[in-house]
Amino acid sequence: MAPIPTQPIVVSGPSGSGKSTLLKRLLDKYPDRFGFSISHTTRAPRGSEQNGVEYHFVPRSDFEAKIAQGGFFIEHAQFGSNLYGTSFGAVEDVAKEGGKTCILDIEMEGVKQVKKSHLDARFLFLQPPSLEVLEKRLRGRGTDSEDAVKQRLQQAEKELEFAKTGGVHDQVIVNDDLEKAWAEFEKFCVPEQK
Ligand SMILES: Nc1ncnc2c1ncn2[C@@H]1O[C@H](COP(=O)(O)OP(=O)(O)OP(=O)(O)O)[C@@H](O)[C@H]1O
Repeated sequence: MAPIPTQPIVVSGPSGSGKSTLLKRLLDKYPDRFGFSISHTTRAPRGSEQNGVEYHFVPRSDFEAKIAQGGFFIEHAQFGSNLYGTSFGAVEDVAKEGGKTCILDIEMEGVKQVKKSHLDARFLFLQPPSLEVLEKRLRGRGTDSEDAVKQRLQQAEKELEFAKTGGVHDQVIVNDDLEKAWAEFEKFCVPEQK
């Protein structure tokens, strides 16, 4: 049997486009084949979180030194008052230790940074059928405040515009009918799947 390709897969798309829904299905069906990298963060561990399990917890000075050094992070961003980043090493660990394909579930700015890096990844964009449908789904999910929904919709417009740039994504999947989107998603992630 041919070896499983372990080229990382970058999944992006506006909030509410269905990334979590499809990724959960993928991980449930192929638990030994895909994995997520462990990110670095400057935020403090919560509850039972352990260093090297949920995150690599590092002091801000270390994080900033790694950015300055260059070649350590594939992408990094600030959320609230904390820094978060994906390192090359963390992605390699998924392939090395688990023999798995690493999935990066990241937002637009992260995608731009990965594109500039030397990571040889495949890029998949999940697109909602329309902004109106996206709004309904975000409200239907019931996890976001009115302000958060508005912010997400504004950000979605930017993401959709960026996704139109030629050559950014290897595939764009419109998540209209979930079963149809899943079939396309599975085919992209598991190319030998008939
Ligand atoms: N094809 C679909 N048809 C109808 N509803 C859908 C479809 N795909 C996803 N949904 C629903 O839309 C909502 C948003 O999906 P989901 O939470 O997976 O988005 P997301 O891209 O992971 O968002 P975030 O980036 O905020 O985590 C969920 O309530 C989900 O059940």
